[in-house]
Amino acid sequence: MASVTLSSLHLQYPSGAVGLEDIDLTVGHGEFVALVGASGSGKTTLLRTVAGFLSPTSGTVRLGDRVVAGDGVFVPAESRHLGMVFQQHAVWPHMNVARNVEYPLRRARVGRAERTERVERMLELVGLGGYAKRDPATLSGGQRQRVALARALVAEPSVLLLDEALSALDEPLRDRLRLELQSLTRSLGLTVLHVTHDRDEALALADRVVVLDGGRIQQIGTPPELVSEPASAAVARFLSDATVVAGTRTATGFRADGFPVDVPAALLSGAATGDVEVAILPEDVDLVAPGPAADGVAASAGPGAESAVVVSSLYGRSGNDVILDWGGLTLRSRTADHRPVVGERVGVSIRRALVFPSAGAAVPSAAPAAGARV
Ligand SMILES: Nc1ncnc2c1ncn2[C@@H]1O[C@H](COP(=O)(O)OP(=O)(O)OP(=O)(O)O)[C@@H](O)[C@H]1O
Repeated sequence: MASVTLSSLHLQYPSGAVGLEDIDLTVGHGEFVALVGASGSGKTTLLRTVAGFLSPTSGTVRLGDRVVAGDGVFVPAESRHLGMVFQQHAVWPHMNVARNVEYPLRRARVGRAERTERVERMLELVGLGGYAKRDPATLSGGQRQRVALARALVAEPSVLLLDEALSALDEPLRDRLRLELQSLTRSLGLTVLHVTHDRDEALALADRVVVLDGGRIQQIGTPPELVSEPASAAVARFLSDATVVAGTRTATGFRADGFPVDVPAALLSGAATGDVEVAILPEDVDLVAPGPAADGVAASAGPGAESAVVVSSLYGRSGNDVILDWGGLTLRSRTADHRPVVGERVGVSIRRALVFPSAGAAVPSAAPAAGARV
């Protein structure tokens, strides 16, 4: 079984910097898991620990049933039988395409006839049939990444590690390679760990997404779970550009600290009370005609503050991306119907706000109420 299991994994760099803390994660056989998080959150450290380039300070890494790191064991990278693709510099410029792809087979002392046959098959698979003799310098960026992918897969690894493997490519090539990567890894039954800084790519490709912050796992879930039931305000902000605002929740609703923002109780989702923070997803912010708020609609309080000013307004296929100054609070809205212009005054109507204990308090054990799904 080509599963990857990380148990109580810690990694501290010699400088004292914490790379990973208390990581428990199982990537199932044939599962595609994406790792996302802000810069410095530990994505690369986690991938390199699985690869065998870094040794954990404590905890274990298992591939299938085999411990490859921890418990006094350390299996070096070349003996872990993993495929790896990095962002760039992955293809050796002094070797032609076939020599690049066959390199792992040469190392494994596979005979010439079998090497040739497997390299040809692999090049066909990644859409580079007929490119065997080409100099990598004559290939496009996307073709070079396919060579790197073919080389990662030629030795038939059961686990594929991708570190920003598509990030250096331009759209729409990147989009096409995403689709190809998904069908290829599915058809080969590969277990994949994919590090990306691109949230949309992670949500589009992965069976499950892991959100890291400060070396810790903040949340693991399917893409719809993460989008509709973020475990914290920070996850909602990172994945969905939610506006996060701190304040107090009482029986009647939420009142923000320092901003003239009230949200009635009926529109709040989540159990936390007292000092809380709310996350307002852009999809839950509607723009309406400016004026006093209607009943049951959240609005900023105070004279003259019912409306917000449009700070930026960008067209987007799945809705316009509008940033508002709402009584001093920067609020994001995604709205399909009306695209306001910068400087315009608009009314704000919030359909839902997710409530979490304030940052620093314990992470909620339960997801927001079932009715909170977007
Ligand atoms: N070689 C190193 N020596 C000391 N600290 C390191 C080293 N590599 C990474 N770190 C630290 O470990 C933490 C995690 O870094 P890591 O590179 O894993 O993050 P990342 O999520 O991959 O970031 P990015 O998206 O910028 O690549 C950071 O605080 C980083 O500064």
